[in-house]
Parts: sequence; C-alpha cells; structure tokens
Amino acid sequence: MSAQRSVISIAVFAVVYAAISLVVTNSYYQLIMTLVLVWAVFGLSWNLLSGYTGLISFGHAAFFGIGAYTTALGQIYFDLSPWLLIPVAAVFGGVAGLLIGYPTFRLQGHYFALAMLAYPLAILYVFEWLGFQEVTLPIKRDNPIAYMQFSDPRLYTMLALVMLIGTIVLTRAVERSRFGMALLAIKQNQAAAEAAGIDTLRWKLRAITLSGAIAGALGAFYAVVLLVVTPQSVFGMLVSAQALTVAMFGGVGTVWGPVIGSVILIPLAETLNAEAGSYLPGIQGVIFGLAIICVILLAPEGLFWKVRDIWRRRQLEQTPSQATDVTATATVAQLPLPARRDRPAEQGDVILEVHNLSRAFGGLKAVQDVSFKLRRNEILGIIGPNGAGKTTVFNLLNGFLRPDGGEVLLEGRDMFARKPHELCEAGVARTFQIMRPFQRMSISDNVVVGAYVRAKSDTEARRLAADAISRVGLTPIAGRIAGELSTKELRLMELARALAGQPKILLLDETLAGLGHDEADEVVTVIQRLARDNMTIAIIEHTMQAMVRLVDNFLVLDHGAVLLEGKPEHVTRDVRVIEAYLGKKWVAHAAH
Ligand SMILES: Nc1ncnc2c1ncn2[C@@H]1O[C@H](COP(=O)(O)OP(=O)(O)OP(=O)(O)O)[C@@H](O)[C@H]1O
Repeated sequence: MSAQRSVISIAVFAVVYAAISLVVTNSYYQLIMTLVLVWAVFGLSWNLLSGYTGLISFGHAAFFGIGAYTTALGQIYFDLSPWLLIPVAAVFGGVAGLLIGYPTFRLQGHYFALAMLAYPLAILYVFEWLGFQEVTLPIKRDNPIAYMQFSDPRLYTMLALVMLIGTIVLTRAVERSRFGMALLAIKQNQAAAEAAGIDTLRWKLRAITLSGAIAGALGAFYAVVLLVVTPQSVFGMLVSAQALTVAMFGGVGTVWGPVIGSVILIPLAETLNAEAGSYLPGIQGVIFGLAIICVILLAPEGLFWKVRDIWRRRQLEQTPSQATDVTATATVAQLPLPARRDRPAEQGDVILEVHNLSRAFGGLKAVQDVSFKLRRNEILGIIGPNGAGKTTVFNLLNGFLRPDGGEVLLEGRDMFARKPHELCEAGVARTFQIMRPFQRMSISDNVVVGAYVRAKSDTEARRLAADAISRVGLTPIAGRIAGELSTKELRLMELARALAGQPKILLLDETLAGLGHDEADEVVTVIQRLARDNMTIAIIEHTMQAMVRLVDNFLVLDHGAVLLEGKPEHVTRDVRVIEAYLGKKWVAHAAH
C-alpha cells in the first residue's frame, strides 16, 4: 500500500470512529468503544513481535500487567499522575521485553511460545503473594484532569484513539524500514535472513523491546480507564489470549489485522459477557476459542490476508493476458551463450584461502582436511557424489556450521568460525540448494533484505537491490510476489539477493537444480556475465555439461576429502573422478 493511501485509510478510520463514539451516550457502550481500541493496540504490540518475526508469544500479558501495576502503585504510593506514569510504564515494559527476550530467544517454535507463557503467570503469583490482589486507584476529585480521571468517558475513547493511531504510524514506519524488512525476513526464513547479513538476535531484541514498551504504556492506560487492577485481569491467560486472538483473527503481520480483529471480536465478546455472563460464565473465552477455530479452518493467516488473496486472484483472472505477458518478460536478455572464458583465472590474486577445513557429525567425518584457494574473478566448480560434503563446505564457509578445525582467510583476514551475518558483512554471500525465498514479499523486497548488509540508508538499499535485479534480468517483474514465481525466477531472485549485498565471493549451491535445459542455459548465461563483471564464484552443481562450460577449475570431493583439483579438461579425464563420480556414461558421452 502506498504511503498516501495508508495515511488516507488511517485518517478515514480515525474520523469515522471518533464520530461514532461522539454520538454514543450509553456509558457501557462507550467503555466498549474504548476497549476495542485498547485491545487493537495490544494486538498491534503483539503483532510487532510475533506477527512480524513469527515467534509466537503466549505471554504478552507480562508487559501489559507491568504497565497496569506501574500506574496503580505509582499513584497510590507516590501520588504520581498517569500522564507521567504511562511513559514510565512504557520504559518498564521495554526493559522487561529486553530481559525476557534475551534468554528466551535461544528457544525456537513451540518451546519459545511455552516459555513466554510462563512469565506472566510467574509474575501473577508474585503479585498475589505480595498482597496486591485488588488495587483500586484513588479518586482525585480536586484535580481530576491532572490524574486523567474524566467525567466524560468519550475522552478515554479519544485518548485510546490517539494511542492506536500512534501505534499504527509507528508500525507502518517499522514495516517500511530496514527494521521491518529484517523482521519479515526472520519470520519467513531465519537461516536465509542470517545468510543475507541480518543479525537476527539483535533485531528480535529490538522488536520485543518496542512491543513490550507499547504493551506497558497500554496496560498503564487500561488501569486508569478501569480504576481497578487485579493480577488476573492484567497478567491472566485471557489477557495474553486476547492479544493473540485479535491479531490472528484479523491478520498477522499487517497493521490492519489486529484492528479488524478487535473491532469484530471485542464488542461480540463483551456484549455476550454482559448479557449471558451470569449464567454462562467464561463466555468471553469461548468466543475467543471459537474465533481461533474459525480462523484455523477458514483463513489460517487471518481475515485480512484471506480477503487480499481473493482480491489478487480476481484481479489476475480479470487480466489473464497481462499476467502471461509479465511471465514472458521474465526471461534473461537473449544474449548468445558465451563460450567458456579463455581468461587465465590463476593470474588473479587469492581472495579466499581454506586450509584443512574439517567438520564431523558424531562419527561421520563430513568434511576432512579440505584445502583450496579461490582467486579473484574465478569460477570454481565443486563436484562429487551425493553426500561428499559439498554443501557442508558451504555451510562452514558462510557460518551456518562451526568448523571443528582448519583455517579460513578472506583477503588475508581470519574468518574462522564467524557467524553468518558477520561473514555476509565481510563479503561471503550464498544461495541455497533448497530455495529459501521470503514467500509473501515481492522480488524487490526479497532482494532489498540482502542489500541492507551494505547499504547505509533505505534509499541506498533500494538502489543496490534494483541494480542486482537488473543484473539477473528480473527488472520487468520486480513487483511480483515470490510465492507466485517459477523455479527459474526464484533461482534468479536468490542470485539477486546474494548480489545485492555486493559480496566479494558468491557461493552458489545447485543453482541449476530443477530447471529445464533452456532455463538452465539462461541461468548459466547470467552466472557467466557475473564472472565477466569481476565476481568470484564457487558453485556446486551436478549438471556436468553446464559445469564444464562454466568453470575455470574444479574441486572434486569424495567422502568429505579433496579427491582432485584442476582444470575441467584434466579433471573430467581423471580415472579416479570417473570412477567416483562421473561414471562410464560420461566417458561414452564425452567421446561423441
Ligand atoms: N547437520 C547434519 N547432521 C548430521 N549429518 C549431516 C548434517 N549435514 C550433513 N550431514 C551428513 O554429512 C555428509 C555430507 O553431506 P552434504 O550435504 O555436505 O553432502 P553433499 O555433497 O552436499 O551431497 P548432495 O550432493 O546430496 O547435496 C552426508 O553424509 C550427510 O548426511
């Protein structure tokens, strides 16, 4: 959505909501109007962490409750105003986020979700044990405005609306920046994000701090609106569930999802609770449970995405000719396929030096004492039978795996056992055998993620990405979503993402896998052009016909060790290589 459309939709929502709330006179309905906004903000704060990073938190009530008790206790014990306590609660919430996030981000998936559940429950028991079972905020009749105690409930709705708009604007700003790109990349593929130079722990900590700060400020405001705080009402399971439910129902990873979820679910749950709560206790929990079941069955990513997908499909169906045109243009400029370069690669200076690199998995020596050199502007083909250790060598070079021993020097700098984002920053980029696109992002955005490792600003990142996209020939379809692309387009997009960080060396893992003959030729042309433009490349590939045309030298691995290194014409005639890898068919084929 463009920035202008985004501002208009926020403004329209704010005006319509404010107008409705001004005509509602019943104080109970007025309270519901405020609560809709409160839970929408809470959903947005949950979304900032879990929606964008994919790390589901069942414990967001921890931050909310800390904020609520900050106002209640700050007012009772220090006579401070909520106008001051709300920002203080934001700071406490943020710090709590940092303290909780740092140890908990070591866990992944279900383990992370369950660990998060423990925090609010533990704090709940501590507050009960401390005797804060039911804390009532003192009424300040002499100076109600200074203590945010309004006689007209509509003022609370207006304040909540201001908080919501502030949170939406903040979330939009995050979404469009390096921050949001990093979070989305982490969600869609943490390994690919790290390989693209993203320090995932640092960005996740920033997300939980910001998310905790918003939830803390909101909890503080909630305490002022309700005037009573109990451990169950602010740290309880239902509170965390409410954040999760409104966001999941409306749509995760988008600004409008939690707002849609809250506008639909909160009035429903609150009204039913008021009407039937006396003979159906816990009806709110039932409504949220039903909402989650409906979402899982009908729209697993929430209403927003469901409607958007239907809309996109309709548009594509209405303009089928345009859609095929777009695919047709996604071919690399039809240059004649150049013959293998005659440039002597051994004259370039050594850019990567690997000595005795080793890695074992239990008793299996997957890589043993592998040594080789990669010269500037060289294309090195790494070949060998399945399980020879080729991908493991790449994983050791880009930091996915820690070597057991050996030495790795990049332009003379020691790079042994560095983290993926550090190696990416130093100039090592890679693509994957099993492609790792960020599915919901466009080609442009996928590639921008790779550019941030080098770019200082968003504009520079966009420029580097556009340049990389044009180098692989995908400019005409740069706006298309990765989930809609063909294998060849995805391979080229991954290549562009690796290029966008302006690497010194490119590690390409089976870039031609799954491609037809002509498609493989197109990708080979792109790789050849990159090499001509001074890129240094190591490529793993099984398609030997393409490899002999492409590479300057081969490194043959077998059982984790180097079997042979040398020029294609020598390597392909070597008896050991023919026996271990190429086979008799190759000899017969080469003879023709
Ligand atoms: N994370 C791991 N844990 C245990 N064993 C592993 C792991 N990664 C690789 N291996 C083993 O190490 C050996 C080398 O695997 P690797 O994937 O590097 O081979 P490869 O040459 O890339 O094979 P292919 O051509 O099939 O991709 C294999 O026996 C594999 O099963």
